[in-house]
Amino acid sequence: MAQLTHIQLLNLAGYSSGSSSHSAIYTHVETDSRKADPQCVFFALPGVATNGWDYLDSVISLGCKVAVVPTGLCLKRDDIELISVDNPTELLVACLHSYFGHMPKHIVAVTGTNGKSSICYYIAQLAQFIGLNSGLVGTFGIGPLNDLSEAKQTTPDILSLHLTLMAMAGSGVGLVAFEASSHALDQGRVDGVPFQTAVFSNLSRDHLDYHGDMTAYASAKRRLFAFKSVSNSVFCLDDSYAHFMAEAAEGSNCHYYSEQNSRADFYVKNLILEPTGCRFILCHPEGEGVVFLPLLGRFNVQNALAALASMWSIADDKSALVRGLSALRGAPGRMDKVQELNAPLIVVDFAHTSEALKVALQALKEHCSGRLICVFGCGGDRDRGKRPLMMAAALQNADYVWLTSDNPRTESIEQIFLDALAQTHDDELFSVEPDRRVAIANAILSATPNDVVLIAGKGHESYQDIQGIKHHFDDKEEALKAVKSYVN
Ligand SMILES: CC(=O)N[C@H]1[C@@H](OP(=O)(O)OP(=O)(O)OC[C@H]2O[C@@H](n3ccc(=O)[nH]c3=O)[C@H](O)[C@@H]2O)O[C@H](CO)[C@@H](O)[C@@H]1O[C@H](C)C(=O)N[C@@H](C)C(=O)N[C@H](CCC(=O)O)C(=O)O
Repeated sequence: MAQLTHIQLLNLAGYSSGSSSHSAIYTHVETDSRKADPQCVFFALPGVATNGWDYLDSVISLGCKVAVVPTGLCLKRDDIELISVDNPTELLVACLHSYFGHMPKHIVAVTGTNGKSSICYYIAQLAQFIGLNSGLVGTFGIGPLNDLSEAKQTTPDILSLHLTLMAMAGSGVGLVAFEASSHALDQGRVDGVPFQTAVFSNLSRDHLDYHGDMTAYASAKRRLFAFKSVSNSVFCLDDSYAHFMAEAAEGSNCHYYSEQNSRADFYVKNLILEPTGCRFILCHPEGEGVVFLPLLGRFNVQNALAALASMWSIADDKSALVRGLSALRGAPGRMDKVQELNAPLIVVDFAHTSEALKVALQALKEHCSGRLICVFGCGGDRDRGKRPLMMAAALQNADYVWLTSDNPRTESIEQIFLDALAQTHDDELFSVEPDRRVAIANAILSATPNDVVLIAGKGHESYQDIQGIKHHFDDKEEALKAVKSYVN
């Protein structure tokens, strides 16, 4: 079992062993006072709302005997030994790395406003394709790719994160695709993680409540490329912040990807958006070739290029990597295809804002040779102002709309419909059907094989919340039932 002696702790902290005769042995480290016990070293880390050292009394009451605190604070206590260091986070990471486990061989971090989760999901799949056991840390889950646990945050706190990475390494995961949020980068939650590869997708307005302005937001993301461990950096040349990010990547091997810019190392030519995916000529540093990417949406071409570029220097067999693109699966509930021959293309997506609906519909329009039909609803007990905007986005970007229920929660569906329809005109092409099951069936049965049906809002959610009761409901399941009647 992993353990740390008091002397080892003092040595890592830069104190000579002789300064203490303590012979204690610690079995773990802790940053949350509520989990402290006599066998742990408590690390008092700085926070946003509060700081770890505000909880020393509770740590002491739980029997903890030693705490690492930042220097310069007046924290005298008789009942606990305080070890002062300039940077407790650095010492925490040093203890973890030296005595509690090892990290996966490859950690690929992805940052950017959009696309992080999908890019990570594709990286993890490409890794499997070239024989590397892979894992994920991000919104799609945490853990080995075939055994993901639900993620509470995009990027967890520094201790959970290190323990998770070590557990993955211990269970044979060789590559982890890692979503690095701007909050986590700003707060040092990822400090000490030995990322070898860093990827930047794009930057647009988001999280300004936290960062204040775009410069601060961009600078938080840029921190990733300044990590000393990063030896490969990947940037989307189509984004105007790419060069700002690249400035921080001095000394690292930089690769660029682009949907069509031939100055990039990875780009595509002759892109054709087909009913079930994207076909193009892929240009990469070792040549070019035709690729069919079985994913929907032009933006997924960019996401797949990002994943490919990030894996390029890791993979020995580049052609296997390129072949892997044709085997990529989309993330559950995101542009998720419900496939059946001789039926319309049906897509389940979690778009639940007017902007997301617009993006999803515009992406699907390019794959559609017939009519584009949209089924969606607006959630109850949430922002009422977005309801007419969602309806407008659906009407503007689809050829026909089925307005139905989402999660009405405790609100009446009639009220939700009234809000959604407030600015709708009679001559617009839509139907209103409160029963989501019926709306999905009707939309599919009324479609021709050339049409595309988007079922939006719930993604891979498996319930519908009506009056506080969660009833089993799965858009994909319902779509498949309707498709069966369609085909028969
Ligand atoms: C505003 C913000 O980002 N807060 C984050 C921050 O919280 P904080 O600094 O306030 O932490 P705190 O809870 O006061 O604790 C400070 C220190 O005291 C310790 N503590 C705290 C309480 C206690 O009783 N005892 C105790 O010892 C804590 O363990 C910690 O070491 O540090 C915590 C630990 O890392 C984070 O979990 C927490 O994220 C909150 C919950 C959150 O949800 N943040 C959002 C904004 C966020 O991070 N989102 C991004 C995704 C963004 C995207 O959509 O792309 C994410 O990565 O999930």
